[in-house]
Amino acid sequence: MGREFLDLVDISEAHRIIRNLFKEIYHPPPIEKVNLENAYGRVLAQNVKTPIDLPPFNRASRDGYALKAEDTFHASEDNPKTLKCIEVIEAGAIPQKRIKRGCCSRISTGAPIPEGADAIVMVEYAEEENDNIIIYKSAYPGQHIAQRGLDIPKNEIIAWKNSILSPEKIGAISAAGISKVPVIAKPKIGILSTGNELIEPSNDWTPGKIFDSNSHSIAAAVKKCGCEPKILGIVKDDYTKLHKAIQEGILECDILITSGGTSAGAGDMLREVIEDIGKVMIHGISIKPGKPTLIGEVKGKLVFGLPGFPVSALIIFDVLLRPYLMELSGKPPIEHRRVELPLARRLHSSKGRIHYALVKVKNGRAYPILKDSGAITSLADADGYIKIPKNVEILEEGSRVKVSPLSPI
Ligand SMILES: Nc1nc2c(c(=O)[nH]1)N[C@H]1C(S)=C(S)[C@@H](COP(=O)(O)OP(=O)(O)OC[C@H]3O[C@@H](n4cnc5c(N)ncnc54)[C@H](O)[C@@H]3O)O[C@H]1N2
Ligand code: MOO
Repeated sequence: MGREFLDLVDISEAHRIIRNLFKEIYHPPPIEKVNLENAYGRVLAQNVKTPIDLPPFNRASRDGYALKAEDTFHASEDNPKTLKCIEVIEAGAIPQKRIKRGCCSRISTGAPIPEGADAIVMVEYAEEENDNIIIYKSAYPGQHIAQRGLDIPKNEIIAWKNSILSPEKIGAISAAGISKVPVIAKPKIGILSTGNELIEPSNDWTPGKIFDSNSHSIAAAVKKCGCEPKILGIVKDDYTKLHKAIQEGILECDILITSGGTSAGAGDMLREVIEDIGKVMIHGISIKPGKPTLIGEVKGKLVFGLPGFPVSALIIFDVLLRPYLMELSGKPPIEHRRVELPLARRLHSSKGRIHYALVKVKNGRAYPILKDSGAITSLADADGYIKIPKNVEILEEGSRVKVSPLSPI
């Protein structure tokens, strides 16, 4: 006789157990340092302060002439002022000469302002005549000079803990001379597919076999959560092989996700293996799909046994794993993106279980997708799913439903 799921827990209890397990096992999240070229999209684990003033010195923000503003007062096309050019200062150079009354230095954008100068007149408003510079426009003190620390002074925070490293933040951090940043380490998620019928996707189909789609769909979903997937391959429905694969997988990963073998079939032995090497916390949840989902602990790490049906596996991932994986990797939650729409067709549900039904959104209405959990194309077609409470058997056409986007980007 196959095993029956005697201890179905409801979804809120499952969430409570999972939330507590994540808190116990994976808190606080480990931190690692990454080079700036690998920092994009990562979550900052600590505030980053600038060790220097930005800009680090008073610098020219225009190509022109560094001078004393008072030497240009009342200058105009009709009343030009003539100054003596004493130096040419390129970006990256150190000015050698001090600006005195009646003098100026030619300066490039980004070059340090020489001592004694308090303004820049742009080249457009001046003319060179041998060593003399004719100035046609009056300048005010501070004109076209970016003062040291004006952008941000030394020791101020330039990027905040828990923020996602965007191109702009990476720009500010590198401007401060910082080459490595502390980020939340990406949780490593092992992925195992179980089943004698499974083969790797390729051009060679063998009768009776199925291409393993769960490994790849789950790996992509894991990436979207900011975690690092590690596909561990296909394991046969064989106690010894599954035992070995789980033992090895759990060693090199923070969390292990399996698919298949959760149900009551002859080859379904996930529960037996987990019971022997760890502890089964949940086996059976009153939801559809995903009733035979198994959650266990092995060597202080979590094992999620998703049902084999591709639709069930991904929906359960989205409902039960995604929120916690995102929290673990520091990604901001995305629950609020649900949209309320009218249902385009009447929909029957299964009484006694919360039902997650796939829908396609067209012309502002939610169309139920009426394929079974084995039909992977129903997922590829779906825009999201709706959650039907366990005491509801029929949802009439036109009822307002909340569509959760499936694994949104
Ligand atoms: N007698 C019963 N049979 C079943 C029950 C039940 O309560 N009593 N529950 C059904 C439900 S609901 C589900 S969900 C499935 C879950 O079963 P398993 O987790 O044991 O999954 P498998 O039997 O191994 O596979 C189910 C189905 O999915 C295909 N599959 C599996 N892995 C992959 C993969 N990596 N890529 C693509 N497709 C995969 C597999 O070939 C099967 O067709 O059990 C029901 N049965
Ligand atoms: O629980 Mo199964 O996942 O209904 O298809």
